[in-house]
Amino acid sequence: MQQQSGSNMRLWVLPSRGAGGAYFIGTGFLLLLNVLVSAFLTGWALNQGQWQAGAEWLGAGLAFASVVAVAFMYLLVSLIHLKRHIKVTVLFGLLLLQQARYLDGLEQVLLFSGDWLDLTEDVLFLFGAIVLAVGMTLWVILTYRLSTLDKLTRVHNRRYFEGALQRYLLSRRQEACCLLVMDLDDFKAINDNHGHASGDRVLKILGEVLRQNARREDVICRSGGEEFEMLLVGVSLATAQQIAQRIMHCIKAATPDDLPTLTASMGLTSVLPEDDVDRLRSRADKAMYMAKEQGKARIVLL
Ligand SMILES: Nc1nc2c(ncn2[C@@H]2O[C@H](COP(=O)(O)OP(=O)(O)OP(=O)(O)O)[C@@H](O)[C@H]2O)c(=O)[nH]1
Repeated sequence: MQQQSGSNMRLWVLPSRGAGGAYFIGTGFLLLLNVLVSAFLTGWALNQGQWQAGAEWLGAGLAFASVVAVAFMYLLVSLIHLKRHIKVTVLFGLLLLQQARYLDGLEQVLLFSGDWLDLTEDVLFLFGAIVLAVGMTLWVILTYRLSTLDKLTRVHNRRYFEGALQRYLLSRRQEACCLLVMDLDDFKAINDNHGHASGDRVLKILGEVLRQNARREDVICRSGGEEFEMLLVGVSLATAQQIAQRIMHCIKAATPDDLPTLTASMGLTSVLPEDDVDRLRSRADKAMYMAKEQGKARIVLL
């Protein structure tokens, strides 16, 4: 969704432009649906009173819709995370097993309409509802993490970062804020001379250095091969420059003994009132490329 101004529009913007936000909202909706299903079916099981018939049909209908919705979400996750969804599959298998209990309930709704439920069944329903709610919550967290983190460095991925930038710009806080873009120097040589595993090790080190230098409100991402970005919230350009210098120092200091000294070229810019995501990032990118052209291992402000 494009940038929109006006606070009334903010509600309609997903937390992230990419699938991370969609999962979060989609699975949150499923969770709600399942809690409703559980509540209805549990109520139906516990209460054999006058309202029973309506509640049965509503509960059964919700149960069926829930199974279809879960299967759909499963398909979506499978398609997007073809290589990474094994953990999700296991969790989902458990969830679908649990869902099968509702289908079983549906069948019983259709076949029976008497006082066939006993206490054991009621307890099982309650237990199932709790397991389902916990399972769904875990699933939300797991899929959200899978879709927003970079697997190698454990910092956020580009998709999440773009969403975070967009949210920040929409909030238009009055405080100062800066964007730092950095690209490791001569990284290809590390891969070529020391092997891809060493290259990966360096990327992990850089991710760790950035995490150590970030505060809670800052957002870090790996936006490309050896390129990282950092949104420094609530800091002036002068302070951001000091932070960038500290990071540069930490990168050098963290160089493993068997590798040449690590350096990075950095571009730093402050967020301007008229910025949108593209304009802000292209300015920071430009500054970073200027740092490369001026001889690498330096910070350029723009
Ligand atoms: N080990 C490893 N290498 C990667 C990964 N992603 C990209 N690369 C490599 O990163 C290298 C980037 O090379 P270049 O774009 O030439 O950058 P560079 O060698 O740092 O040169 P400068 O940016 O000009 O300093 C390429 O060889 C890619 O194959 C990754 O996840 N792991």
